[in-house]
Amino acid sequence: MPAKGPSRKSNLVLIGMPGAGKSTVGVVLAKRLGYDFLDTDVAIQAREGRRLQEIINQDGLAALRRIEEEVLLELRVTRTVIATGGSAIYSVAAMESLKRRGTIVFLDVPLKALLHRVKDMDTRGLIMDPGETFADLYQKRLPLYRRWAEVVIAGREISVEEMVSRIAAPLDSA
Ligand SMILES: Nc1ncnc2c1ncn2[C@@H]1O[C@H](COP(=O)(O)OP(=O)(O)OP(=O)(O)O)[C@@H](O)[C@H]1O
Ligand SMILES: O=C(O)C1=C[C@@H](O)[C@@H](O)[C@H](O)C1
Ligand SMILES: [Mg+2]
Repeated sequence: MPAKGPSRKSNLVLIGMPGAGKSTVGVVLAKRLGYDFLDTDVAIQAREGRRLQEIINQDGLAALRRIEEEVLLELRVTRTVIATGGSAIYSVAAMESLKRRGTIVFLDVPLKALLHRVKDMDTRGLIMDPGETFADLYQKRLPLYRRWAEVVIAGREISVEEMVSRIAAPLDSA
């Protein structure tokens, strides 16, 4: 976990499947740590002036992946909790840049819990191939999240507050 005070790795970068809690846990974590908060999905929508699903519907999956990679590569924040999109791990360049600038924290939530949480798959802006199920996405991505994770928070049935505490605890003693 990063040392206290601004440093090249003074950010916390949350990765994980859609529904893992990156946005929800991220904003609470930022407040708990006195950090700024950035949700890259929101940044993409603000930059493009349209929702993620509209980008996919109008320009396709590759367009959203390209835009997401550009947004992630442009980040120059410090002391910020960065909630990435579930598809961030598809860009090696973006993940290498994020890893230079922050500690990568994987919110490892089991598929069953994710399925209970994600009820808007058709409008959430998921980067899924035609015919791909959410379970297929989970199996495909799990090795990628694990590859980039520097910290893994197992999130079976723990609350937002407990996830925040488990991420923040090592920082308190740093
Ligand atoms: N620890 C938790 N326990 C129960 N529900 C949770 C928990 N964390 C998040 N949720 C709920 O799960 C849903 C998805 O959370 P959130 O939007 O933060 O996911 P995400 O990882 O940001 O997804 P995406 O990659 O699609 O942006 C929300 O309804 C949120 O309230
Ligand atoms: O996991 C995904 O493929 C995504 C989930 C969306 O919520 C966004 O985070 C993004 O558009 C892609
Ligand atoms: Mg999110």
